This record gives sequence, C-alpha cells and structure tokens, in this order.
Amino acid sequence: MKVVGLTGSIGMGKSTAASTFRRLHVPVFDADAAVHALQSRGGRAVAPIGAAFPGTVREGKGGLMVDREALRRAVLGNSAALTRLERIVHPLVRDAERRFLAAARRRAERLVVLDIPLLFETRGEGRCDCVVVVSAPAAVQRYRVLRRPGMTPERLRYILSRQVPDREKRRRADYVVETGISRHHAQRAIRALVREIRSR
Ligand SMILES: CC(C)(COP(=O)(O)OP(=O)(O)OC[C@H]1O[C@@H](n2cnc3c(N)ncnc32)[C@H](O)[C@@H]1O)[C@@H](O)C(=O)NCCC(=O)NCCS
Ligand SMILES: Nc1ncnc2c1ncn2[C@@H]1O[C@H](COP(=O)(O)OP(=O)(O)OP(=O)(O)O)[C@@H](O)[C@H]1O
Repeated sequence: MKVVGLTGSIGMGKSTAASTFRRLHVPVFDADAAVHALQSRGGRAVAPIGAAFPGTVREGKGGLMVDREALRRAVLGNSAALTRLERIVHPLVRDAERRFLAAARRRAERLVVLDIPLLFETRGEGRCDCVVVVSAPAAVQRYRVLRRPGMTPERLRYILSRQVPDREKRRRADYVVETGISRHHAQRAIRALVREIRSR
C-alpha cells in the first residue's frame, strides 16, 4: 500500500485537495477532523484538556466537550500553552492514524492519503512514501485566510510562525500542487498524480 502525505500551510487548499483524492476513491485520513472528534463529546482529549486548561471544557448535549473558542483563546499567542496542547493531542491523532492505516491494509487498499497540516513539523514524512504539498502565492493565501470569520492578521501571523514556511515545504515536497491558478488546474494535477502513483 502506498501512503501519500498531503500537507500545506494554512489556507493553501489541503481540504479542497483531499476532496479531490476522495472523489478518485482514494481513502483520506483527515488529521483536523481527528482533532475535532477527540475534542467532541466522548473524545479522548476532553478530560486531559480540561485538566490542563481550566475553563475550556463545558457540558454539551449528552456530555462534556471542549469549547474550541475558549481553548483557542487559551493557547493562541502563548507558545508554551500551545506546545502543552500539542503534547496532549498529537499522540491521540497518531493513534487514530494507525487505526486508519490498519483498516486500509485489511481492505487491501493500494493507495491512501494522510492529510496532516503539521506533517513536516511532526516529522510525519518518514511514514509516507511521498509527500504532496499544496501551495499558492502568499498574497492569495492571505486573502483566503483573512476572509474567514474571526481571523485577524495577528492570528494569521502567529499561526504562520508555528508552521514550516511554504518555501521550505515546497523544497521538501515530492510533488507541489499549485492551488493559486484555479480549482480546475489543481484537480487536473491531482488526477495526473494519482494516475502516476498508481502506475508505479
Ligand atoms: C487551537 C485550536 C483549538 C483552534 O481551533 P480553531 O477551530 O479556532 O482553528 P482550526 O483548528 O481550524 O485551525 C486554524 C488553523 O491553524 C492551524 N493550526 C492549528 N493548530 C496548529 C498548531 N498546533 N500549529 C500550527 N498551526 C496550527 C490549522 O492548520 C489551521 O490552518 C485547534 O486548532 C487545536 O486544538 N489545535 C491543536 C491541535 C493541532 O495541532 N492541530 C493541527 C493539526 S493536527
Ligand atoms: N485550487 C484552488 N483554486 C481556487 N481556490 C482554492 C483552491 N484550493 C482551495 N481554494 C480555496 O482556498 C480556501 C482554503 O482552502 P482549504 O480550506 O482547502 O485550505 P486548507 O489548507 O485546508 O486550510 P486550513 O489549513 O486552514 O485547514 C478555500 O476558500 C478554498 O475554496
């Protein structure tokens, strides 16, 4: 089974690229979705986050859940706190990824994608046969991200300071998918890539 890592900085188009892979019947592990599940009702990260960051867990429908807004306020801009949160969350995401890979192997999949925003930051590329980086010019990225409700230039600057820079990601990639041209262009590039990887 070939394991393709999919990564890219904030707003570069990972989720959009992941949908294209799914449409081509490639199973995708979504690390962001795994974080959401871990922080939702019954999730394994709820209790340790509540203990480490008082006031960030609340009663939801049918159980305790992380209040992401409160957690964001507690960690964004505070590097020691964000590192503490990563130490709680990342090993649990890794567990979920292992289960995803084991299930894919049992189904004898030939190709899967790991969509991981912090792939290089967490040295995840070692677990992948090749790495695809989605990338667009910085001005396009900035425009996309600042359109999101609640996003500010300061938040964006802080998040970027915690991510491997785009130019280094491009350098370390096996394939770069340009997402600043058009959706159609990116979809075509991914289709060609899947064909190439499957034929190897
Ligand atoms: C801090 C939290 C609560 C903020 O949640 P919120 O819904 O406001 O933002 P969201 O998760 O959509 O992230 C917004 C952007 O920040 C980036 N980002 C998130 N966490 C990190 C991080 N630890 N380091 C660098 N960038 C990050 C994401 O890639 C995304 O582009 C949340 O991001 C979180 O729990 N982060 C820790 C877990 C983590 O490292 N996730 C990233 C990939 S697995
Ligand atoms: N190839 C593309 N052409 C045009 N617009 C795109 C393309 N890919 C993504 N976009 C747009 O860019 C924005 C960000 O895309 P997306 O949500 O996929 O990024 P992301 O990398 O998953 O973001 P994050 O790191 O914040 O999770 C969205 O508004 C999306 O519609």
